[in-house]
Amino acid sequence: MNNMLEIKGITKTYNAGKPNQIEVLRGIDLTLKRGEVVALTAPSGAGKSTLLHIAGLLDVPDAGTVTIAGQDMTGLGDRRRTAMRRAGVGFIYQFHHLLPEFTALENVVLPQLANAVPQAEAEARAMALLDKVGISRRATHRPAALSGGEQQRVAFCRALANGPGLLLADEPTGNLDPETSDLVFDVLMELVRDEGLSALIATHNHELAAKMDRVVKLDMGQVVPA
Ligand SMILES: Nc1ncnc2c1ncn2[C@@H]1O[C@H](COP(=O)(O)OP(=O)(O)OP(=O)(O)O)[C@@H](O)[C@H]1O
Repeated sequence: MNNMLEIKGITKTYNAGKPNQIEVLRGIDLTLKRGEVVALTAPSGAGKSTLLHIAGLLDVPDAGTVTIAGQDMTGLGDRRRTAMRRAGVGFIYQFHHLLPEFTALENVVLPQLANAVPQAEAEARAMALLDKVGISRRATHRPAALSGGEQQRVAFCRALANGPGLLLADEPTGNLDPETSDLVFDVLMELVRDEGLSALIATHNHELAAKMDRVVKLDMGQVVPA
């Protein structure tokens, strides 16, 4: 089992059967090998976020299969799908979505507690991750006291808190100024390589895409030559 993610024949239509229906994904096949880091590029509206949400078990396709670490995720009930996602998939959004009332450390601890990791162990893992991205000294600060780049680094740690094998990221540095974006992106790549993750990272930035192993291009709901 050499593949971390296998997507086969994925289709998705919003508002199916209605006059304003939108056929977003039209038969997507995509495979990520273990340890492979792949850039996903697409024009706006091509279905990139929809595909990432389906791959990350946040949404279900109309047809096709998603296999993660050799396990077929097709047809799982909501509860089981959530459990599989919590344990096996890390997701990073363009906007950090950190919980504002909790500190940086707590934001990285909480998903582990939801995954039944003991508190002390969760805190140790959270501190180690914050240290790796260079912000352990801000561990007790709330998100509002952190810069955009720092907030996003905390979000990276949160995504990796439960040690997933697969990381999915939807324009993870798209909200930052170009200089900060480059710096924070390098931190992310280091983290991904360090943790030995497979990652599918959506970006509009061709320089960032070039830092990854391979580029997959999506257009009009299909994979097209990059
Ligand atoms: N819940 C929904 N209901 C109806 N249409 C939707 C829904 N979610 C997305 N769409 C539509 O599906 C298409 C693809 O959306 P998606 O967010 O996957 O694109 P994207 O490639 O990520 O775009 P962007 O780069 O602009 O974020 C768009 O036309 C969008 O308007």
